[in-house]
Amino acid sequence: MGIQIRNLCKTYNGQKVLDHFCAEIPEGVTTCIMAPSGKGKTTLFRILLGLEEADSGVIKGLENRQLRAVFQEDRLCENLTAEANIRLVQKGKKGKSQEFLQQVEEGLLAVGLKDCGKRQVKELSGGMKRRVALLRAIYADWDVLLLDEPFKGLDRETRECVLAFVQERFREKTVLCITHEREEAEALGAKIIAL
Ligand SMILES: Nc1ncnc2c1ncn2[C@@H]1O[C@H](COP(=O)(O)OP(=O)(O)OP(=O)(O)O)[C@@H](O)[C@H]1O
Repeated sequence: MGIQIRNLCKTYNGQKVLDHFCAEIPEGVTTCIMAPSGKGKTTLFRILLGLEEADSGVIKGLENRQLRAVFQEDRLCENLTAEANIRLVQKGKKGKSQEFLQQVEEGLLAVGLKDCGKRQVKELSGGMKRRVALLRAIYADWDVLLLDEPFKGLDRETRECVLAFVQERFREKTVLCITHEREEAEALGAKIIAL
């Protein structure tokens, strides 16, 4: 069924940020939204998450769906370890299970964060935090994953590792990713929507 966005409008202080924006986000596919800076990508993202209200327009297909998001700012708990941040979003006992911890360790290794699981987030670099935020979202339960520039601040080699890792996890899932880089969209095999 996917997500249908129809005639979305948003104006800030007389500035039209979204002007009758329409899009189809297919189910089970990665879609990348691309546009230059300041064109309203984050505004759209916030509206989809229900954090901002559109002036008009309709969004269908998000009713009763579990959404997860990675924001431009990482929103991690700085005093907790990377591993604890990732476990935090798990309900019940799952986060403490040996199987889950093993998965997290494998994920950290795959994105170039070997031996970082036990380090406090405040000790990590911006690019390292980005990857922890991404892993936290990926390992949570979700129907739709929204990512706002998830690969920002990563060098080419690291970005390639992360892209390869997430591509596996995004297979047949509904992911909406905001990016400036066509290369990233192509690496994800994504449908591209220009804003
Ligand atoms: N809460 C707000 N109040 C007033 N103006 C806002 C607000 N949020 C966003 N804007 C304006 O809306 C426009 C679009 O901002 P938005 O952050 O959605 O762009 P973006 O495409 O995500 O940019 P970037 O790629 O740089 O992150 C900008 O001109 C911004 O100043």
